[in-house]
Amino acid sequence: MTDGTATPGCFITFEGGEGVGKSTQVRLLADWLEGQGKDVLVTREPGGTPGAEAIRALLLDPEGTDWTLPAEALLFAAARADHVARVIRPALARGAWVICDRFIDSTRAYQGGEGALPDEVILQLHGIGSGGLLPDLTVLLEVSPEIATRRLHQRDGLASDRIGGRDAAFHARVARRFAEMAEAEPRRFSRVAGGVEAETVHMAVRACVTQRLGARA
Ligand SMILES: Nc1ncnc2c1ncn2[C@@H]1O[C@H](COP(=O)(O)OP(=O)(O)O)[C@@H](O)[C@H]1O
Ligand SMILES: Cc1cn([C@H]2C[C@H](O)[C@@H](COP(=O)(O)OP(=O)(O)O)O2)c(=O)[nH]c1=O
Repeated sequence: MTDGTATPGCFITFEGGEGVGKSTQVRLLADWLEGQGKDVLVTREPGGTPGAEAIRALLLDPEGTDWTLPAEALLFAAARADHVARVIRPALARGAWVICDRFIDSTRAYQGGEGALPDEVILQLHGIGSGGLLPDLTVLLEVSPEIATRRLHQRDGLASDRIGGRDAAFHARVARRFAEMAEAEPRRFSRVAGGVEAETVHMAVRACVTQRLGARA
């Protein structure tokens, strides 16, 4: 991890819009690493602790409160602070491979960017809440909006959560924001095309892990 605190573990996050295949690839990568005898912890955001799961319900319930943007960003940061302190840091300290489905870059993409909160503000909140913890590797999965919509339809029917249900322009802006972040931080991000068969995507993810975290993988 990269917040100045060296630990023996490895921290990998998966990012991207809804339906790009993050949860599927998290599972495939965890299975592969566990097959090599590694201590692997799989987790997700918002969530990962009872407190953070309670905040997840507050944020995503389609019938829930329509939070203001700063309130929404603070709630994501609060959930993350609990998750980092109680689950992620202890696992990294014992030398585990932590694989997290969404992390700080989701806040930067969904609550930040043009017309939303400045990136510096979101990173400041992350500094206060989670000591600025950043992953060793962030895999950004990218698919066309058409493929993502088709997959979400197959997975969820017509249901969507309070943020997933926002309009196509919002999701296009989120995808652009992820791409910009990956371009700005090429040492941490790997962009992987997710529009092909899951096993083919997995082989590309494995190649990133081996290339980036080589000695440890
Ligand atoms: N590469 C793929 N090709 C076809 N379908 C996929 C692929 N990856 C995931 N899916 C399916 O698409 C849906 C969304 O995938 P999921 O992993 O839940 O995405 P995310 O976590 O990014 O929302 C699921 O029903 C999943 O089984
Ligand atoms: C972690 C995080 C998620 N989100 C949003 C993205 C998703 O719409 C929702 C999480 O839902 P989730 O079910 O995890 O996403 P997916 O459909 O990709 O599997 O919360 C933010 O807006 N900011 C954040 O910091």
